[in-house]
Amino acid sequence: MATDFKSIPIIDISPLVAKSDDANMAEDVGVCEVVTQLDKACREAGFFYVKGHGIPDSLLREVRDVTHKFFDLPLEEKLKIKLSAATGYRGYQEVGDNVTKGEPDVHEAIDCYRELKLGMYGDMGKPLVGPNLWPSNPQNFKVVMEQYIDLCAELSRNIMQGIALALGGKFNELEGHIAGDPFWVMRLIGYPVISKENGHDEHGADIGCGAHTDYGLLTLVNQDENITALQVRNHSGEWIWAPPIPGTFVCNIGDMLKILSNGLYESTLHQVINKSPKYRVCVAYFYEPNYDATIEPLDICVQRTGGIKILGQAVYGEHLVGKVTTNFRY
Ligand SMILES: N=C(N)NCCCC[C@H](N)C(=O)O
Ligand SMILES: O=C(O)CCC(=O)C(=O)O
Ligand SMILES: [Fe+2]
Repeated sequence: MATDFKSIPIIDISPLVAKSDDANMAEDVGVCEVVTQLDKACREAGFFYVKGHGIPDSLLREVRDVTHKFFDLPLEEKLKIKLSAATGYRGYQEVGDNVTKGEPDVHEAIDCYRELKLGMYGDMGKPLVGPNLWPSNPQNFKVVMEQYIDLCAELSRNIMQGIALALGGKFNELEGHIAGDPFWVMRLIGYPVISKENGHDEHGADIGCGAHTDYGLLTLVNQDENITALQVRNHSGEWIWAPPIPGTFVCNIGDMLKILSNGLYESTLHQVINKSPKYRVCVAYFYEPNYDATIEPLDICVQRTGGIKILGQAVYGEHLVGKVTTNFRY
């Protein structure tokens, strides 16, 4: 349950990274401190920054740099990898194509998903079948992103080990049939400067991405420096800024972790408003359950919430498809 937090905590996870996959990690004093901080942050805000994560800042920058270079290209070039239902919802979407709560968002993006071949997961898999559409310009785009995706997967799995301990489980409680074969989503997002020229003024839409919760387990947000645009809603409905802190990720928990925790952890509402005079880029990596996982409250969490299942179950792939197929103007 979210509280009236006024800022988002910063957690140095280096002790957890040092003990990644170690079955005895729960006995390490440093890991225990990280777990306590993760638990507090997930209960109070559903959001936290991580530092000491081991992914070099130079790579975080390079990922944002190539993303800027792509969005700087002429529209006709970007439309060569246009997203549609026929591309499995993979590829490029123009400003205004993505819709949140009925309002077009003032962002453009490339959406990528883990590979999904025809026949995998039956009908539930079909909408997302297709290869990712990588731009040929900038030329190193795919190589940089694939390296980044691998590192984000490893880091996310490690943070989930800390969260599993925080929920009172074993370090690998959330692997296996929950996320032993994790699906992932990555969105490369560009937020133009709000101006009369792009059709938006003080009377029009100015929301880069409308209020939403994320769909899966854990999100890693790599945002541009020097622009504060992400806002997180606290319990009393105030919007709390999440300014960029160089070298960190902003992490937040998604709908599936809310269910697993039986509501102990919240998937917190957030939105993006780029009021700065600069174009803003954000690269969001979403670590999600197995595509076909049936997600329900963990027994260890039900015990801690009075023995009653507060939240019902969901099949992750169905939840994702329900969102993706209604997120676009077309
Ligand atoms: N995969 C994730 N979480 N994407 C977040 C996009 C949020 C905006 C979307 N139109 C929506 O309404 O959900
Ligand atoms: O741009 C950001 O900082 C966050 C984007 C976001 O919330 C999302 O894509 O789900
Ligand atoms: Fe989000």
